[in-house]
Amino acid sequence: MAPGAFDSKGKLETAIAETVVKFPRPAEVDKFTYGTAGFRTKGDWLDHVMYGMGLLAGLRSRKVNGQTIGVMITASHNKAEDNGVKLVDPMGEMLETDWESWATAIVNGHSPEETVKAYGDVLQKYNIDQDKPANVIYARDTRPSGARLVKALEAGLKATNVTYKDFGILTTPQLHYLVRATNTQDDKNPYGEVSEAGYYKKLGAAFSAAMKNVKSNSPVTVDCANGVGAPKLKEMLKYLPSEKESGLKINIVNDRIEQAEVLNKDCGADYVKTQQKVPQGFDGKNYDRWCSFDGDADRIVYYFNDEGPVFRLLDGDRIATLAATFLGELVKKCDFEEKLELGVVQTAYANGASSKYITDVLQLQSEFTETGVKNLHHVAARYDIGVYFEANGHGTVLFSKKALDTIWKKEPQSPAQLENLEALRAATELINQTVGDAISDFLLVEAILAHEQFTVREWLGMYTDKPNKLAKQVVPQRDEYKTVPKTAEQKLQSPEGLQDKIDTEVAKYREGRCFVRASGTEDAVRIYGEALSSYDVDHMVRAVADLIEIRSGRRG
Ligand SMILES: CC(=O)N[C@H]1[C@@H](OP(=O)(O)O)O[C@H](CO)[C@@H](O)[C@@H]1O
Ligand SMILES: [Mg+2]
Repeated sequence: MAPGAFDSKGKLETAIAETVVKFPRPAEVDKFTYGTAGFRTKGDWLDHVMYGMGLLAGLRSRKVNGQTIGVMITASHNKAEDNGVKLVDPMGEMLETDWESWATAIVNGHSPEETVKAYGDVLQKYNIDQDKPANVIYARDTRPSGARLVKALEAGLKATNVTYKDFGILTTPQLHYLVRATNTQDDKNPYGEVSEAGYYKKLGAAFSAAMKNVKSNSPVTVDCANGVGAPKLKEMLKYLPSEKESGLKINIVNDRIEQAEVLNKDCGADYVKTQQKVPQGFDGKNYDRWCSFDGDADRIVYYFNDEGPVFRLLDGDRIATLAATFLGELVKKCDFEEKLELGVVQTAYANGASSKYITDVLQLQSEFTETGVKNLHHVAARYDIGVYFEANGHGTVLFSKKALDTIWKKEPQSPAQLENLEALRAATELINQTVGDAISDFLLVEAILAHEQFTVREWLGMYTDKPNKLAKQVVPQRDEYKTVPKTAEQKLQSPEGLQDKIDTEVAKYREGRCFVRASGTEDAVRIYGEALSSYDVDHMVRAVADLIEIRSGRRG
């Protein structure tokens, strides 16, 4: 693109070149990469990236005809000193995959000229008219570096004439909600009011409707990971039916957001899931129902102590099967003229017993995708009602337009059918349609448990998990480990010959399943295994880890 050709006034290139220098690249980082979770690293190193994301968010908005794009500043379950950023597309979904490489390009310029060039490349590639309006909204979690990083983001937005609004501190799913609400506010069916309060109102009304004919029978405690989920859940409580009305007592622990260093420390959904342990601050008796959010409140897992005490986790697989059971039953009872197709989407890390339960007991479609919620989201969107969850507790339920039309236009044939229809309608409003949302998922689970009159024991008793193990092995070059497409990452195509060796090993174990893939977020490969007994699983996973180690050793 010729110099001075970015906009009609010819001033844009200078504006970018003059402001980007205020946010220099940190010497510590060779290359930033927009991965599954956007950019994520130490908060101190992110000013330059944040400036670049201001540029890209504006470009993206102009590309989609001025619709509002979201920018979320968070590092989720990671340490307090880390931070990160990701862009949110107009309907509240993750940034389109094709744009991830532009994100990487625009933040990796080594000089102002290179940043200007990257900007120009995007303009040219998508034939974007720089003179058209652009709109961006943003929010951040409770991390101390967030306020400073916002300044860098704003500099990028200002330099390129973007209209923007700061929503302050929010959970990640709240920002996704706001993006969708903003872009649908003039539609026949707006997603919700464009304000934080609008989010609580929508969920509060839906939860009240879902609980209209039922009562919860036991209290629940929520570990908020000392993150943004704590103040936001407290705010949410103000919009929920009283304890007397719903029977539900909600206790909140790990809510110390003013103490930055305790964020996600020995608590939160990621800690509980990966350590298979109760969080710091747990004081539950056996069978008390607890759950944990992660640091930006887009994941949730439940758990309790069984007799022993033995720790029992009710993870994303359990939430997916619970939701699919409940929604499947309601759909059947509502007896719609049009058939609604319900499907459950998981990754290969889902426990095999949950997948078997979905197909054999619930008789629903079960599908597997590659790791990463955006992959699950897209496949779930193909169903009328698509339930998706990663085992780690990130997930939601998507309703297609056909499903919503069918559910809302149905004339109930009996009082009982009306009740079921009301519960289903409430679910469509209660469940965040944009992304996994700990607050929304929490209210959904609580409503379902009340409907089914389930205790944690009964919930756990739906099926028995297969003994399993998730291990991690550091390797010299993880990108050598490539999987065969369309196998949900369960077969390696390289390193050559390794998959055959793994197959030979796994065949020795009864009902063995084991796969190896490169992590997308850590410098390691993951090994996941399941078999009939824990003893077998341990052996099998160790044997497969040995195969990798021998290989790595040879590389030497
Ligand atoms: C086995 C596992 O839990 N993998 C996680 C982890 O991805 P890896 O690519 O496996 O590092 O982080 C992702 C982003 O948070 C999350 O989506 C995914 O579920
Ligand atoms: Mg998160």
